Amino acid sequence: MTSIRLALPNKGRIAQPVRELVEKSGIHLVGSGERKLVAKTVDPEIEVLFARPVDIPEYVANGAADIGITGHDMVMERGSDVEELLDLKMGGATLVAAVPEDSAVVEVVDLDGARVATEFPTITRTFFERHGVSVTIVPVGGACEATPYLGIADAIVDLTSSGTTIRTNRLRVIAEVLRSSTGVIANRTALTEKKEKVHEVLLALESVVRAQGQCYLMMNAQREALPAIEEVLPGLGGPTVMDVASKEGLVAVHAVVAEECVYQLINQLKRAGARDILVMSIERMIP
Ligand SMILES: Nc1ncnc2c1ncn2[C@@H]1O[C@H](COP(=O)(O)OP(=O)(O)OP(=O)(O)O)[C@@H](O)[C@H]1O
Ligand SMILES: O=P(O)(O)OC[C@H]1O[C@H](OP(=O)(O)OP(=O)(O)O)[C@H](O)[C@@H]1O
Ligand SMILES: [Mg+2]
Repeated sequence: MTSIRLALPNKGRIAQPVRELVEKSGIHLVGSGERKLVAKTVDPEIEVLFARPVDIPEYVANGAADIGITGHDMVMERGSDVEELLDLKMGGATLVAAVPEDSAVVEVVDLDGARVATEFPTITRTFFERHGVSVTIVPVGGACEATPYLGIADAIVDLTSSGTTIRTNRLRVIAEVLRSSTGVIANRTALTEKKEKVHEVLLALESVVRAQGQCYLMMNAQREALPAIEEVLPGLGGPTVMDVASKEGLVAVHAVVAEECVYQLINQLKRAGARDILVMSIERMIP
């Protein structure tokens, strides 16, 4: 038996979506109470460890966990020696450098000698060093956008996604520092010594990501309508076509399509002769 430990965010904004993704992947948690730090799963070989997103890279690097899910920004900030295996296409945010709207600063070089507040001191230091700009880092644990107003920093380096916080605090972005999203990381030793199990978990998570934005269309049609229907249905090696038992000349057509196209497709399919159309969501896609 190969036991592996999977580290998941215990709080913060990616905790809930990650939890949902793991559940969808079939790795159901069993008996995990709100404040429990370790949980069992339906697979006796997989144990879950709940940790702060910022601590997960280090737990994975030192083997406390074999696999982890956290932000790319967290991995870069900790500088942990882990393998980044899969982008989960969630928790997308950009780390930016910003200054007060009325500041004279236009570009990064203008910040020479400035005080820069951030929750990401390592990434920020590296960024300004790369630009040959000398700054004083003011480390903060949150609410970074308030620091220029408080007079303790001239600029900030912080995450933005919707842009609301930057706008509300009357700040102006002058540079992009790092793009981040949530991903799966693995311990290097586990990748060789527990290779099969790690890949099993990875495949399960990947299957959920692959299914996102896709749905399954089912419909009936007279066989003569098939060419017109096939013309409407895009890609993926064409639709699956089956005879409908006991209904002479009637066929069932199934196809995987992008969710964003469904509205238009249904109208086109109806015009092409399809009826009894069903649209279903896909939980997982395994190649
Ligand atoms: N505005 C955002 N939009 C999308 N993802 C974000 C945003 N802010 C943070 N994240 C991502 O969420 C992950 C965890 O950060 P978050 O700040 O939610 O957790 P935390 O710092 O543990 O929580 P808190 O800030 O409430 O203490 C990071 O990898 C980060 O990139
Ligand atoms: O572009 P927006 O959608 O407005 O998001 C950006 C905000 O989200 C994060 O804050 P978080 O919620 O983690 O609070 P914190 O500042 O206390 O860490 C980040 O630090 C920004 O403050
Ligand atoms: Mg935060």
